[in-house]
Amino acid sequence: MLGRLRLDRIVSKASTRPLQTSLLRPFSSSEHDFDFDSLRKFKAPLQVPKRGVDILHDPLFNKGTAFKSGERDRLRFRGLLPPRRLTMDMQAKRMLQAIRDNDSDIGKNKCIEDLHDRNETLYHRLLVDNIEELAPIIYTPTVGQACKEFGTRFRKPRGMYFSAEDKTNMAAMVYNWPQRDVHVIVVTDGSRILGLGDLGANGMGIPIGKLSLYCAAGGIAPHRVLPVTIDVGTDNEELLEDEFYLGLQHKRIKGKEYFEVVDEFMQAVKHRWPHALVQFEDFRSEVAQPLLNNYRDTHLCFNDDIQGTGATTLAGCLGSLRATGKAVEELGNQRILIAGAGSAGIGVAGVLYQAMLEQGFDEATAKKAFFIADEHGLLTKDRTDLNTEQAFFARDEGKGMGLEEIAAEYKPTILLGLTACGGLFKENLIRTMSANCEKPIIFPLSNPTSSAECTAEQAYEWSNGTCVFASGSPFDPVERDGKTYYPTQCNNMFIFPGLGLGASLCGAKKVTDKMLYESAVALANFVTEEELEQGKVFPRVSQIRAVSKAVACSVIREAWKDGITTRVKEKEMSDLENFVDSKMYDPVYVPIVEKPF
Ligand SMILES: NC(=O)C1=CN([C@@H]2O[C@H](COP(=O)(O)OP(=O)(O)OC[C@H]3O[C@@H](n4cnc5c(N)ncnc54)[C@H](O)[C@@H]3O)[C@@H](O)[C@H]2O)C=CC1
Ligand SMILES: CC(=O)C(=O)O
Ligand SMILES: [Mg+2]
Repeated sequence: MLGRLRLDRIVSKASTRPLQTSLLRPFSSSEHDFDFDSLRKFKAPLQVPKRGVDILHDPLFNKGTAFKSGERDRLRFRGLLPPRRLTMDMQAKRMLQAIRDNDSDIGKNKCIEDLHDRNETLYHRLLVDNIEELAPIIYTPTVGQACKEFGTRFRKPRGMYFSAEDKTNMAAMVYNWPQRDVHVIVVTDGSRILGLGDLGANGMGIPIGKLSLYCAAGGIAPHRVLPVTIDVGTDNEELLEDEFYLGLQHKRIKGKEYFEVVDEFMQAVKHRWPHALVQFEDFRSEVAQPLLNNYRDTHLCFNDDIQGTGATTLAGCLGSLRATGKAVEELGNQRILIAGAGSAGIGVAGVLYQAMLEQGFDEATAKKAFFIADEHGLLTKDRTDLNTEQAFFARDEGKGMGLEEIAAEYKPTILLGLTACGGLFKENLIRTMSANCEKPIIFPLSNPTSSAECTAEQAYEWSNGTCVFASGSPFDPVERDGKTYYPTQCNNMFIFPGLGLGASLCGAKKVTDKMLYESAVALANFVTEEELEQGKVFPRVSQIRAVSKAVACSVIREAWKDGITTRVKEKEMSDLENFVDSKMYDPVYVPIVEKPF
């Protein structure tokens, strides 16, 4: 307590005049894990256990040409940078120009990810200030191509790899990660990367991209995130034959042995970082649900494709009901055709179903709203190839019916695509939907763009401009008969950064279904009447930081109500918006001093 009082007093003096290191008792990176929140609050310098050129080569501390003259002396690298000092604004302007100068999106991705490896503060500043332009570059759709090229592009490691060959070593390996204060881990086994299938160890681009959004949109500081790939081999023959492939060069291990590898990882992580949130990402459906079932009550974790996508799509459906002049409580009266019965399709069905119960529909009515089909047709009770979650939604009749037959027979009002099957929604399907429904809701949600079930233009054209449209990857506005249509993006990026921020800030013991439901409601409430009138059922991506904050507050309130928080007190709860705001990472340069060796 005494130490804190003294520090406040000294620092408040220091903030009014130039930095004098002799007067300051700086925060130490080893004591505080460079707690940027406190640094910002107290305007204290950051003490780093490095000197000279090593600081320039550490992306967490490097400011490049923005280092001030005194700092260059103090940190012993005067002469190692060109003499001119640029402000952060000038650096950002220059980098944005360099990114835009690339002809292709993948070129832009390389340019900005190079910056990620040089200067994380500037990278995240650029993302925060230009998220609408840059999200498609660091995330879907471009991240799909970046993953495909991951092996050939590899220069510098980011994140951790746990392979089947690391068995029995993982509890020790986690200590190789240099940061003590990890809050969020995104882990994949690379087995179903977007709609691109098994990309093995090359799938690492996805945890990296998702965590960039955690920092820029969710306000988690970059030293607190950890991208992970669990490499158990790949069944992708092309990769197995690729001489430069960087993952294990054998087929995937499966069954008991696979689950043992993941379990060792989960226990190791929990041992070193007991409060870290683990986000399962892009695991193939055969293992995604079983893994979630294994850990959802014992670890702070969730599956983004099942639960994050479910909450996002629920928000989109509620927004669409409002956009079509219906009450949100009408959800259970809809007829919902879901193409795709994998983790995303069934995950979405599960969250929508829970929402219907929440709204007061009984189980039988809620279940009847769903028509789920895979490439073998409608899920029906007489099928013997369904898992427990699929069987739950199986219908009594309609065996073998395809999408168009289902549309003609049952007249769905909502069509969701989660198949990874590009172009699956044909003209006839969408025309049938529109013939039977005044304003059909059409969401081709598969990523990247090449996997989308239809384009925005097709959906508006084939529905004669009547549909409410949202897609997993972004589409440009569409001009048709003198009218402009504005497609919005139904992507789990509107949920996971806020969910992670909220869960980690309040120290939630687990992620509950109700937390997801409340996240969806917070997202849905973000869309204004004006936007709905224009057919926009999701907020603009430029608002994602504000959305994430609202989602985080809802998550914390729900966890508090449920009695599963470990880190927040009455005081923080009474002024929650400000508390969350004060904890969100804002990428600005802070003064740096060298920690004495
Ligand atoms: N917009 C978003 O936020 C999200 C989108 N997704 C996308 O959803 C897609 C699916 O993901 P998962 O469910 O994990 O994959 P998955 O491979 O487990 O599931 C795909 C499902 O589609 C079915 N399918 C394949 N061809 C079909 C056809 N011709 N007709 C009907 N069904 C067919 C398969 O049988 C399977 O049930 C991916 O492209 C992914 O990018 C996933 C999560 C979030
Ligand atoms: C967005 C996402 O999580 C996916 O396409 O898998
Ligand atoms: Mg995913």
